[in-house]
Amino acid sequence: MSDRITSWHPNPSKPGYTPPAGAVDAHCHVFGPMAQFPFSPKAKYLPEDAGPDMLFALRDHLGFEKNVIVQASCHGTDNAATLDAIAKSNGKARGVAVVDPAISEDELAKLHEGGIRGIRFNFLKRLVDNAPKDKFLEVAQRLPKGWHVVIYFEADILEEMRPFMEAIPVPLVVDHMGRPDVTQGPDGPDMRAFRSLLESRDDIWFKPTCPDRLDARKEGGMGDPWDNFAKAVAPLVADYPDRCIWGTDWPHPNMQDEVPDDGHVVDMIPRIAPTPELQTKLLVANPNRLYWAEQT
Ligand SMILES: O=C(O)c1cc(C(=O)O)oc(=O)c1
Repeated sequence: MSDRITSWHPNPSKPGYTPPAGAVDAHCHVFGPMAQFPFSPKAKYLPEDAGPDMLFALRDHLGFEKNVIVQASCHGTDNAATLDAIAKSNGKARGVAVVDPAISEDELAKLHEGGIRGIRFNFLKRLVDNAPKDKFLEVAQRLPKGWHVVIYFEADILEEMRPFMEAIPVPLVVDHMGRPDVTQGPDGPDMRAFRSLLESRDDIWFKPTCPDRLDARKEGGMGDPWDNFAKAVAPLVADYPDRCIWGTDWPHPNMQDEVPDDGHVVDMIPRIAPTPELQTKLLVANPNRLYWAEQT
C-alpha cells in the first residue's frame, strides 16, 4: 500500500441547521499525524493526516461543542492518536478505543483516565483481518465501570451476530445501525431485523449516521441529499429516541468517490429528528449519558 488518501471535503459548507447548545459530534475520528502517530502495519487504507486541530476547527464550524473520537481501524490497537486528541480538547472530547483483548486492568484504567469510555469491536472484513468473538467477550467482562461496547457490522451478518451481542454484559452501541440497505425503506427487511435486535434488549443503542455511506450513488442509493436515508431512518429515531447518538463520521474513512460535504451531513439531523425535543436527546442528552455520565 502506498498512496495516502484524502477522504474529506476540503471546504465544507456552513449547515443551514443550528445544533442545540451542548451538541456532541459522537462519532468522528482522527488520522495521525503520521509522523507522530504512525498507522498500523495492518491498516487497510492509508489516509492523509487529519489531526485534532482540523477536527476541532470543523466542530466549531458546524456548531458543535464536544466530540466523541472513535479509534479508526487504520490505527489498529494503538490508541495514542485518539488519546492525544482527547488530551488537546480542553475536556471537550472523550473516546472509544480499540484494544488488544489481552489488555491489562492497569492499561484499561489508563485509558479511562485519558477519557476513553468504551471499546470498539469491528467486524467489517474490508477493515480488519480477524474479529475473535471469544476474546472480545472475555475483555467485555472486565471493562472499567460505566463503559460500553461499540460494535460495527454489516446487515448481512446481523443474525449470526445476535448470540454474541446477547452475551455482552454492558450496553452496546451499534455503529451506523449495522449498515441497513436504506433503499428498502423504513419497513424493509434490514430495518425490520434491526428493530428486532433493539427489541431484544433495552440497552442497545445505535447511531443513525452515515447517509453518505448508506445512501451512496455508487451503492445504488440517492447520493446527496440522501432522501432514502432520511425516509428509512426518521421512524427509527422517532421510536427509540432515548437510545440514539449522532456523529459526522469525519474524516469519513475510505470515502473517496463521493466525499460528503459535512454541512450537508449536519442538515440531515432535522430530517431524521424533526422536533427540538428529539434533537436535544440525539445530540445532547443521550451522548452525555454515555460519555460524560458523571456530569449528568
Ligand atoms: O465504513 C468504513 O469504512 C468505516 C471505517 C472506519 C474505520 O476505519 O475505523 O470507521 C467507520 O466508522 C466507518
